[in-house]
Amino acid sequence: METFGKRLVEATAKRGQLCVGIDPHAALLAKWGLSDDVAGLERFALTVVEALADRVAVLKPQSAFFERFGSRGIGILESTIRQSREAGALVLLDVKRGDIGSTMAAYASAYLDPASSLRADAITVSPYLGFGSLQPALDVAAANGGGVFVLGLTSNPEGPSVQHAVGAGGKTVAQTMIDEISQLNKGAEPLGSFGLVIGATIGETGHDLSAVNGPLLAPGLGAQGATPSDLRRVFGESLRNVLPSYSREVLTAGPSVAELRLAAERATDECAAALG
Ligand SMILES: O=c1ccn([C@@H]2O[C@H](COP(=O)(O)O)[C@@H](O)[C@H]2O)c(=O)[nH]1
Repeated sequence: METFGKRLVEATAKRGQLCVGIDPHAALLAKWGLSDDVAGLERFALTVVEALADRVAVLKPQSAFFERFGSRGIGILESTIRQSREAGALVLLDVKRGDIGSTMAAYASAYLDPASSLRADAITVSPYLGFGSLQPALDVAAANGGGVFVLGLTSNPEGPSVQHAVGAGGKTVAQTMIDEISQLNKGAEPLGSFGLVIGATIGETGHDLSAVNGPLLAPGLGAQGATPSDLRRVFGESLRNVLPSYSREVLTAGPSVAELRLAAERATDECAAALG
């Protein structure tokens, strides 16, 4: 079985280093001329899949916007994941789960077990209950060629109040997460399967990403104000492992499939130039 890290390297080599988020905001549904209901959600999500799943390396459905519509929204999330994967995109489900280990095991079954209808290639998780509480997700991912992205330095302005806090060992909370992930990915080739979320908005924080050897998801581009030229400042020598992520900036181009494709191409090209 191929690891997630290897599949990601292959996908980005073929399709370019880009992740597009599927975030069906109420405002975007309105802009696309869709109703703010399950039918609108379905049309929105499946249009993005039709436009991008056969050409973008990673699609990142934001679970919250599907959960908003209850069980029928979850049903559409299932079809979005399935159809994206069938068209060749890797699916990173942005679900930011985190709980005590025994509950984390249930989240891991829901999102990373091949038997689940919500199975994605990778998920985002929150390490706020301690890095060790994430172990069940790391185990299920490793056993099934999946990936896990741990929140490290998030793109929102509130993040530093927790993530820059210094723990007993003199390291920031974020650096502790970075070091844990580095340890897990040690020696993995061509790339480890465990990643970090590091916002493109954060500027120079002095955190050391050099040993991560795993994917660095960079949200915050476009709507949150970061631009591809910020990537070098934030990621320095680790640029090659960065997966730039856009949601609203690309999605605003819809509902035209052709315009969505153009927006994603533009984003891929601009990021490629910045990533060197
Ligand atoms: O630090 C983080 C972690 C996750 N996100 C998510 O990414 C998208 C960003 O959407 P944009 O429209 O490109 O701003 C969204 O789903 C967030 O929940 C993040 O922004 N920052």
